[in-house]
Amino acid sequence: MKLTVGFIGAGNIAEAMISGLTKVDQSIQIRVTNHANTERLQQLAVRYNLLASNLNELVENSCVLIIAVKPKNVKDVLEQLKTFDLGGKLIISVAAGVPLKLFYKFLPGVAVIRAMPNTSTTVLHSMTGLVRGEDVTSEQAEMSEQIFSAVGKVLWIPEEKMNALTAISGSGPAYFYLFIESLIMAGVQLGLSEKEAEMLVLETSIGAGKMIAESEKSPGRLRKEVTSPNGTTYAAINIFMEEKLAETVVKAAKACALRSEEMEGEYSV
Ligand SMILES: NC(=O)C1=CN([C@@H]2O[C@H](COP(=O)(O)OP(=O)(O)OC[C@H]3O[C@@H](n4cnc5c(N)ncnc54)[C@H](OP(=O)(O)O)[C@@H]3O)[C@@H](O)[C@H]2O)C=CC1
Ligand SMILES: O=C(O)[C@@H]1CCC=N1
Repeated sequence: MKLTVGFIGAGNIAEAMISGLTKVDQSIQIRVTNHANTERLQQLAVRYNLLASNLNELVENSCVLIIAVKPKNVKDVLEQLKTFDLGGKLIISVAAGVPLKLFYKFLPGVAVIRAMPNTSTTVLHSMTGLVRGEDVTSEQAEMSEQIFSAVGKVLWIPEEKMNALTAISGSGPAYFYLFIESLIMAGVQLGLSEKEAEMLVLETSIGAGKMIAESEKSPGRLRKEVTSPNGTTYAAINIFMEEKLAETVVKAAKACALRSEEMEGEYSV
């Protein structure tokens, strides 16, 4: 049976998922709708050869509905979905900080999965956390795994771990990008051109990522192999230690998890 997926919301994460999915599985039929920006819908439709839809047409023709709107807009979408017969359909929400209980409140008995992918779905390297709602069948759970494992790796977790997962892998790509931006800035301050600094930093990040992925060694061991005693790397690492980089990273991730928890409070009713 052909997998039919409808994206409600056509922003960053919807496009990241669509661009990944259309790279690997041409057989999935994807529809997309948004709130008001028809130009954006047409752009996506042309770019990925999709069907730009209205909500009615999308719901009727999709077995999986992916809610990809900002958390504050989820209730509006659920209000609208209340008017449809959703029997047999699977809802997947990627909205950060929106708990399953909000879905049950608006759509009692609905099959819903809470997902937290990241934008690396685009390059098929997302790390996606999935929380299975009460009324999800095994077939629907497999279907969601099929969708997200096509664009990266999947980890099933209980809902209590969703805030932690969001703080690590959902928001995580932005932390790495910030580090990369900072290293490019450092290169320029050291006398490299912007273009040179960018090339050096980007290739170094790709290389380090591949080492992490492909070598058997831990990140700590790989770091030690670069760091000669009293050498150049050592001078830099000492500054990171003195400036408490590890503590800063932990503090930032905790702030992210806390915000996700606060949002769960805001969006649970
Ligand atoms: N960006 C990321 O890295 C990640 C985001 N998420 C989650 O994904 C969700 C979307 O984030 P992101 O893609 O960045 O946000 P964007 O602002 O880029 O996109 C939001 C989309 O929602 C649409 N929208 C708003 N209200 C409605 C509505 N009532 N009906 C239909 N569509 C509507 C907007 O349409 P219009 O433009 O017409 O207003 C827009 O297309 C958030 O809940 C976020 O927490 C999860 C993981 C990662
Ligand atoms: O910043 C946010 O709220 C969303 C959720 C995870 C990544 N971006």
